[in-house]
Amino acid sequence: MLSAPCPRSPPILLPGKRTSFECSPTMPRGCASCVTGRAAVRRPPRGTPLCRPCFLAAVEADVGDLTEAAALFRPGDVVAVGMSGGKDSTALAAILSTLNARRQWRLRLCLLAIDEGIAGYRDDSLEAATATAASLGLPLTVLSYKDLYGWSMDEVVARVGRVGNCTYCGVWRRQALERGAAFLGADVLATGHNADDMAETVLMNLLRGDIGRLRRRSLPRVKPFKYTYEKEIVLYCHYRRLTYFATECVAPCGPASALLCKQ
Ligand SMILES: Nc1ncnc2c1ncn2[C@@H]1O[C@H](COP(=O)(O)OP(=O)(O)OP(=O)(O)O)[C@@H](O)[C@H]1O
Repeated sequence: MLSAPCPRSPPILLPGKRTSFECSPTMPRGCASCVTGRAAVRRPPRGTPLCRPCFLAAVEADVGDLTEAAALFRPGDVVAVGMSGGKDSTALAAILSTLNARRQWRLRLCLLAIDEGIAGYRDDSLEAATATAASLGLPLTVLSYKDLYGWSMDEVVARVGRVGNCTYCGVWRRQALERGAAFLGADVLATGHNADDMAETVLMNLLRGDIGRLRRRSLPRVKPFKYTYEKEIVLYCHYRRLTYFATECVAPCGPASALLCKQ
């Protein structure tokens, strides 16, 4: 079942605004896939014109093909999907749920949300995560920093100030996701990192000279969106009318260390 956009989330796509992937309404073109539909999107990398249903199907097919080619999952795997309530993890949960049924992957999908304890940010995004879990019929488990570490991020910021707080948050979130996935008996942890996130991470690790960082994982982690552009994910959520939370973190400490929480 599809859900309406979250009324509390400012939409990334404002009414009347188009992303650079969308076709201008003044230049109507036929869909290159079904031919009968009117193109809504110029899909990268070649700018293929696609109508909305064909765009949704193309994104799903690409993620499905990548997942199968890279053997990201085995039949029967318990897959914990890191669910922040943002566009990437919301789209990931929806696409994995769709593909699991369509391609008979026989996965047991469960959603795992980490509540960092950032008032006005994570509490609202958890509402969107709860709505997505209900609409997809998937179980959602929420673990908080307060329960795991005895501190919420708001308390950390009150004690140490904003400078450096993203470093605590990023390290704790990675560990909390692993602990939560182990608690759920998961075989794999799937996150919604997209192609833009991957490029940022590789650059950061190169600049820090920390090439081994990506390999240090105890639980297998997969990123089915690693070749999917952020803008495509935004459009996917928009056209499928998924509920997601679009506000940036309210407690950032600067661009360089804010990137630490993205990995
Ligand atoms: N609090 C959280 N609980 C569970 N998973 C999380 C959480 N924060 C991030 N993740 C996972 O890590 C991925 C990348 O997180 P990042 O902070 O880069 O957010 P993002 O790129 O805006 O993704 P999203 O749109 O899903 O929030 C998310 O897609 C999600 O799978």
